Amino acid sequence: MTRKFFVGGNWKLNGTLAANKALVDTLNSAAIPTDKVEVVVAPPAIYLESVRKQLAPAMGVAAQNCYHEASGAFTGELSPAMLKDIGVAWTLEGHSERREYFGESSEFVAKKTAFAVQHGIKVIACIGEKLAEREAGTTFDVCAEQLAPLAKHLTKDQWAHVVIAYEPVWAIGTGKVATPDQAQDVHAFIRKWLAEHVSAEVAQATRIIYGGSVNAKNCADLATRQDIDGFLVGGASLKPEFVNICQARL
Ligand SMILES: O=C(CO)COP(=O)(O)O
Repeated sequence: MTRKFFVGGNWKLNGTLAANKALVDTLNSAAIPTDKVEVVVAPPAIYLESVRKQLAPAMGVAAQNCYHEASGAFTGELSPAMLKDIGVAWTLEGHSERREYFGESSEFVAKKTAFAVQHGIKVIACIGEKLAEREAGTTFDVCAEQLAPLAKHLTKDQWAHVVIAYEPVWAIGTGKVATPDQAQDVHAFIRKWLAEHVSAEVAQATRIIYGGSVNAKNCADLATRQDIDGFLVGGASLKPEFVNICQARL
């Protein structure tokens, strides 16, 4: 079974109506074979609807965060039903910036992931170690700790709607991309972890994508590795070179 290559663009807290339109026009007019690569962009919440309306239907749109309640007194939050209402099929959960600046725990991330999937929204669930953790040799332990609540909250079938993004925190926005060997090692570990804690089928089918300083120059090498099924791109997703990254494995 082959896993469809997946490239996500996380726009973070960036964009204007005009800049978004220029970026979407670039994507719409680019030669991106969406039968071979799944492309999903994640604009800030306020722009989700306009980007969804402008982007070619073959490409997806993701929220950057989505809560684990359907409605009610939860100021500042979005629900899966609201995303569905405007035609948005995806959300990110557990990005390291949300873990770091907004105190999100792995348990909370897993609850939100399961709730989104239960309500028909697919999830890019993000994990990854900090520099000190890598230097202490605990990368695999940290990833396993972040994965464990996901395995607890998701049924085996629900994993079909989840993409795992491995994003080492030391590589995010630093220009210090993981080497293909470093990324492949962790991706292989994640796949083995899924085989041992979920099922062999889920391990085989789940896309594990890499994020952290991916750009048009370094993406091709990373894309050759067997357990790297795509990318989650920050800075470069705001530039025309995002198109080249989408074409990394054609
Ligand atoms: O955090 C990221 C994507 O979610 C990666 O960001 P950069 O590509 O800017 O390093």
